Amino acid sequence: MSNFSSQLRLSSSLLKHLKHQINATSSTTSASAAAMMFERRSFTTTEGSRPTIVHKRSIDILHDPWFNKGTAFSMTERDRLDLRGLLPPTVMSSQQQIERFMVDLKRLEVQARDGPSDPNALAKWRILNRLHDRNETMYYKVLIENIEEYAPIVYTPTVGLVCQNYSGLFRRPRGMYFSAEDRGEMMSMVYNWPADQVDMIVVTDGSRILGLGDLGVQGIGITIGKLDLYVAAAGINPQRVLPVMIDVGTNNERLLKDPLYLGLQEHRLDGEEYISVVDEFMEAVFTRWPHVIVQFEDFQSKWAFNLLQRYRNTYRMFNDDVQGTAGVAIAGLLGAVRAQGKPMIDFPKQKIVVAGAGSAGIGVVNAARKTMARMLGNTESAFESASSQFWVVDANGLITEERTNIDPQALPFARKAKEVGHQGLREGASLVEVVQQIKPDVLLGLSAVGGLFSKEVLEALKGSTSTRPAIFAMSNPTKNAECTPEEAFSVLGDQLIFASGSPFNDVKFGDGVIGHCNQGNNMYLFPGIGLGTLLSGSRIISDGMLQAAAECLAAYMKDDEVLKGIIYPSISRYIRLDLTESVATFYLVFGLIYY
Ligand SMILES: NC(=O)C1=CN([C@@H]2O[C@H](COP(=O)(O)OP(=O)(O)OC[C@H]3O[C@@H](n4cnc5c(N)ncnc54)[C@H](O)[C@@H]3O)[C@@H](O)[C@H]2O)C=CC1
Ligand SMILES: CC(=O)C(=O)O
Ligand SMILES: [Mg+2]
Repeated sequence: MSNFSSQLRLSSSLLKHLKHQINATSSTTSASAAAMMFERRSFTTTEGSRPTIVHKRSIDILHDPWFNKGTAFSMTERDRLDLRGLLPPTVMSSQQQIERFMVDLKRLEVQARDGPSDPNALAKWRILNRLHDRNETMYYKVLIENIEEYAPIVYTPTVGLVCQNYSGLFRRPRGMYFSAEDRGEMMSMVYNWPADQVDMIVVTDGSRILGLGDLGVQGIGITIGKLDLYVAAAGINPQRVLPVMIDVGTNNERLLKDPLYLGLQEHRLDGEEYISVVDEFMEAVFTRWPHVIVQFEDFQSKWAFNLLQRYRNTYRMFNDDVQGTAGVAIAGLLGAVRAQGKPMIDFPKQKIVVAGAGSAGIGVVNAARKTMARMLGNTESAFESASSQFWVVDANGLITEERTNIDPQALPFARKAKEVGHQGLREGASLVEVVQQIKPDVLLGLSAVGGLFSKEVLEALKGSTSTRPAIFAMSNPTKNAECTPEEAFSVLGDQLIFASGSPFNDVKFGDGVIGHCNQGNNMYLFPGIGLGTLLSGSRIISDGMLQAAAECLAAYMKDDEVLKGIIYPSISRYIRLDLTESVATFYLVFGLIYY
């Protein structure tokens, strides 16, 4: 790139920035600037025919069925009409658009059958999505009033299916797309978004969507679903939320070959190139909206940890999978202690086997170990003692210090070979061996492997030394759950404590005895974390704040509920603002003390 052209790009960014400043600071100037924009005519061509005169700009064009060409707007048109970033990066011909539409239409019945428990899940999503596009107020009212029925549609599990099929389902764009091809342009593009105020951004790079792997640009669906819950549970103004997709390519070979894929059809950027794209995005959004909160969602583990460390002391951001999941898991783990009739302070005595050492699993072990250490007095020996309560198993079995090429994030949780030798275990021991030998109080899955807690593993857990063993099958969506509640309760009986990441029905034993299926999902924390940060005005989001939010969620459950095995609030209580408000308030107080 020559100096001259990068200077040109820089000055175009600066001009946009200045234009915005002028609009924001002077209403008279703003009115005349708007008038100038209105007078300046642009032309958009409809293939082969005469030019069309468009007075509108930006998102107004996309919402106007007369002018909207969707993904068929060329890059020149996108630049001229302030559309850059408002559409997925791939430019399609109108014929390709029709093909995409027809493939989707024909696939409807097959896709609907993929729905985990509700055969009409995808059809419901389409109807809700159309309402979302037409009338946001009504959409959120419908969602809030029917949250039990529709949270599983706009969120896990159906949102997973939606992301898998997003290129077909895509109709009207929602949110912003920053692609590797927008390098140098992001500071300018960010002003294409129509809202002057944005409180919450949820951003993904699509590299690990739920437990479904790399879905590339189609991952935008999860950011929309998460923000729906911000509006429903935390009352965030829907005009002030922004779903974002950073498209740096995909390593999903199926998508790379799919002619109808909407994202960049090239392998993912990596290393410094990747970081520079995310850096540019962060700089751009915090320049336009200095008080925005950015939630990182479903980034593959290496980038989840790396970007969290890179930004957490500079920007108002957090990683939901690492930090939100950890808080929800701690609340559930404390609930499981209480369900045994013990005080929470007994938590450091729990033996916990964790299957999965990715962003979520390591996030949980890290935070749970800190919680235990704090309860034990926060000394070095307290930390040592807390460390000895966890056994982490990944795709290669039990992680010990003997592991070659150990992932740096997992290293602090690797067990000493000699120590596990005394326990009858070794490097790479299988999950079933670990459960048999350790007889844990808790078996927690964040592996994305459906059915990992096989009959053999569940049988092994019968040897648990706990009066009420607990299973957290937290992987999403439904088919990735490590086991179902039926499988777990049928082997372990009604005293089992059970939680899953996606919703399942309770299990009925007869005689009115119920095996409760709790939903252990970070959705119980992230809206409160966002709201608390917004209200406190905190500059960053600290571990202490997240810890306070987790403890608040744990304390929210009453003793009689916990003794019945109900360790998380039901989804119907979710939207009663008292939950999110109490998480946020606790957090707010903590935030104010902290700063
Ligand atoms: N319930 C909730 O709130 C949340 C659930 N999740 C779910 O957790 C899952 C994992 O997410 P990440 O940690 O980000 O993924 P990841 O891909 O970074 O990590 C997966 C981990 O599982 C391990 N694994 C794979 N096969 C295994 C096996 N056979 N036995 C034991 N471990 C195995 C891998 O080695 C890796 O360490 C996903 O399904 C995601 O949906 C993630 C965040 C929140
Ligand atoms: C719930 C969530 O954040 C996940 O499964 O990735
Ligand atoms: Mg996630």
